[in-house]
Amino acid sequence: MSTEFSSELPLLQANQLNCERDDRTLFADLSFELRCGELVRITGPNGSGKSTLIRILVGLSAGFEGDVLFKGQPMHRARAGFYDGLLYLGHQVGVKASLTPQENLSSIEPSASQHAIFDALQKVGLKGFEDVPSQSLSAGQQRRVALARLYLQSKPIWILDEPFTAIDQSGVEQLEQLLIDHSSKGGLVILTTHHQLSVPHKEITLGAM
Ligand SMILES: Nc1ncnc2c1ncn2[C@@H]1O[C@H](COP(=O)(O)OP(=O)(O)OP(=O)(O)O)[C@@H](O)[C@H]1O
Repeated sequence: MSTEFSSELPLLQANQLNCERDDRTLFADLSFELRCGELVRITGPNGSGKSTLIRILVGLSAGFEGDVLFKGQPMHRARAGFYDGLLYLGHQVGVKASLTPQENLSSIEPSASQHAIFDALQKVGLKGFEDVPSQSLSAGQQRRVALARLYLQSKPIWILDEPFTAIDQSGVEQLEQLLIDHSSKGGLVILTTHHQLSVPHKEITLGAM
């Protein structure tokens, strides 16, 4: 893990975020500080704004008031450094149906070796499915293709929107362990999930307003 991310400064800060969609307040005056080594679950009922908050943090949504800071700098000045350290997995699996798992990962992670890709696919339980068109994989297997990226990159900040969707019990346990390992090595993990984590973590709770 990069020593650049080991200071006591918060890695990510949200200051007084206000967000409305369709004249409905999703969250107001929402502030938090997230540091290296934390595992953070954003929780709340359906429609409370979890994915919206994630999209704001990763810079995919501009529809909000307030500030997001990276290492104490306003995001608009720090975005390049933030993206350099970010692995973001969105709500959709982002797997191209016509490509095989191996081809999908090669296109998303062009610097990864074929050996590393096969190794990552094996780790997520897709040994033997490397060359199968992804459209013929199950929903859980497609999610696993996306999750294989966690084994391919050494980015310190993981932001994951519903990573447990369609994953079976053994996959859930493996992913929880991976998240714990990453944060214990100094990484910051932020995720949304309706799954109750069985490992120690911090929570940001959104509610119906
Ligand atoms: N671009 C948009 N335009 C209008 N409304 C939006 C937009 N994006 C989200 N919303 C609304 O904002 C609310 C919050 O959506 P969001 O996807 O953030 O919720 P969530 O907490 O992630 O929900 P879930 O648990 O169901 O995944 C929803 O009512 C949704 O319809």
